[in-house]
Amino acid sequence: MTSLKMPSVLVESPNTVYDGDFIEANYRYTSNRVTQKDGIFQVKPVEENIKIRTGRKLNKLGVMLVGWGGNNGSTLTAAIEAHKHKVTWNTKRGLKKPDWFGSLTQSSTVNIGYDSTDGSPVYVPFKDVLPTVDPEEILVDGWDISSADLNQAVRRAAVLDVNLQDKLEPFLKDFQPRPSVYKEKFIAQNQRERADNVLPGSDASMVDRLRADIREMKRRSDLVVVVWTANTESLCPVLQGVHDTADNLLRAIQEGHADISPSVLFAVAAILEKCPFINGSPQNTFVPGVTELAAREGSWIAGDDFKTGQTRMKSVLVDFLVGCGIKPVAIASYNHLGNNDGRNLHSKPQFEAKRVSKTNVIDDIVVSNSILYQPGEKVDHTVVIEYLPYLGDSKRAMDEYTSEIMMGGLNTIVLHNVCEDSLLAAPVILDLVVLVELASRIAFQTQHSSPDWLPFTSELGVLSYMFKAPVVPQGGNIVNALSKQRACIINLMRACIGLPPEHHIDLESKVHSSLFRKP
Ligand SMILES: NC(=O)c1ccc[n+]([C@@H]2O[C@H](COP(=O)([O-])OP(=O)(O)OC[C@H]3O[C@@H](n4cnc5c(N)ncnc54)[C@H](O)[C@@H]3O)[C@@H](O)[C@H]2O)c1
Ligand SMILES: O=P([O-])([O-])O[C@H]1[C@@H](O)[C@H](O)[C@@H](O)[C@H](O)[C@@H]1O
Repeated sequence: MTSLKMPSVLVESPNTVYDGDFIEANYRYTSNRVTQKDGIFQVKPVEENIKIRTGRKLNKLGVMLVGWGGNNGSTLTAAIEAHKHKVTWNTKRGLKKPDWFGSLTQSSTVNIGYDSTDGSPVYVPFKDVLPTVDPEEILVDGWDISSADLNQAVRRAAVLDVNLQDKLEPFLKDFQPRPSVYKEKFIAQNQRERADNVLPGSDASMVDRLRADIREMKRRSDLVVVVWTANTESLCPVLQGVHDTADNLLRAIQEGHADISPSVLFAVAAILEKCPFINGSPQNTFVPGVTELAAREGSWIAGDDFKTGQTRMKSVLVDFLVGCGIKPVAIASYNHLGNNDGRNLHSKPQFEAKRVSKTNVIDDIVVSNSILYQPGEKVDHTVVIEYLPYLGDSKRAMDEYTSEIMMGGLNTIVLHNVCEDSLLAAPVILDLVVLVELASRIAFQTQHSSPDWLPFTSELGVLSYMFKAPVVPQGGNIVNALSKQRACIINLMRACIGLPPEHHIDLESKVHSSLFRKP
């Protein structure tokens, strides 16, 4: 653990105590219980006084990337090293220095109130609301079925400016991905030529090897987070007696059952080592046996499929339209790109996993408005991804949103987005590991749980913002709208320091009263 830092945001309230190793907040959690009777919604506000405790000492964070040598893995590693070594590089647009644009934790701000002298809103960096890990302090390691070192991987990815690649070479060339699990059945055949760094042996022996790798990393860090950023796998069949319970899954691994995917083996290894496991791809790694194992071992899991570009925009735009009372009826989303991810997704079974996670992202938004949509009504929605090698990592996303507006009118919005896929994904991966580390230091005490402190559930639904298909505990509500997902994280962080949720009412600017008058 690192030493204590003075908080950048210090709340002066009897409900917020900075006590040695912890920030402890007394918090009034409010909600409403609704019953429908005879066409009337009866709403009963409920509240509970809870305590929230946040550890102030940061963990030395180790991140192990599965697919380290891929475009995402190598770009993230390069960005961390560029920050660590304060690398600058020349481009046709002038001298550049490292930044984390696109990262919620590093490049966004949070309103914490109004200035006591002139009443203007005060924003602080997101990362300063609570103590969070500095990306420069993160240790990166990982596995890849390709033996390329990280210098070669960055050059192969061709995402970063070549001058930056040259400057980073001394810092990257000694990063060597560990051999990994390769099963042809799960990723596209077109990946075969890349697989020159694979583990031999049975599933059980490979899990032992992965656990040994993780333990080695644990010796260098306090908390190891394992992130799947390897190729999208095909969806695995969920078989009774194999994937359905934790015990059956562990037995199936011992017996070498053919339908256990590499990502499941990694998830099991991480869970057994009590390390958080993040699934950045769309396949169903979190079969019931994995989620049960995580709950049993008290390990955290989060997923599925990083929400970075076209889908992130969709979870804003559809929420915006439906929130305005406009009815999206047909959405066509095309994508073409030429990176190795696109090459893998060119294969049907892998694309199918991606199609599902990219399509379901509007479901909860549609269901939320019974004026616009009848029960069970769907939006016509198509998702297409094409592989165009020449374009490399430069992703092109084209979307057409057709909506019904007043009195039989139609409103069509067309979007065209061009950007490097991995420069959108790398900051999202950074946010995930920073927030998982923060989540590991937060615990709750309710009147019912006292004196025990309860951690988050093993499915970290609080990280939904970063995923196309958020995994939540069974029976939990899935939220896809980006604004709600962001509000959830920010209001939770505010709660940790004893501040109420951000309500944006700002009565001071709306009511003429001495009570609300600006100071
Ligand atoms: N870039 C984005 O915006 C984005 C968004 C959402 C999800 N994703 C997902 O993230 C993943 C990675 O994307 P990428 O662009 O880095 O892809 P990539 O193909 O460049 O990298 C994947 C890496 O994983 C390696 N790999 C494959 N199977 C492996 C295994 N079993 N063990 C270890 N390594 C293995 C490959 O050799 C490759 O180096 C993909 O599944 C993609 O769908 C990407
Ligand atoms: O976040 P998003 O842009 O919807 O989704 C993108 C990623 O999921 C992906 O791996 C990629 O290769 C795509 O083509 C797609 O566009």
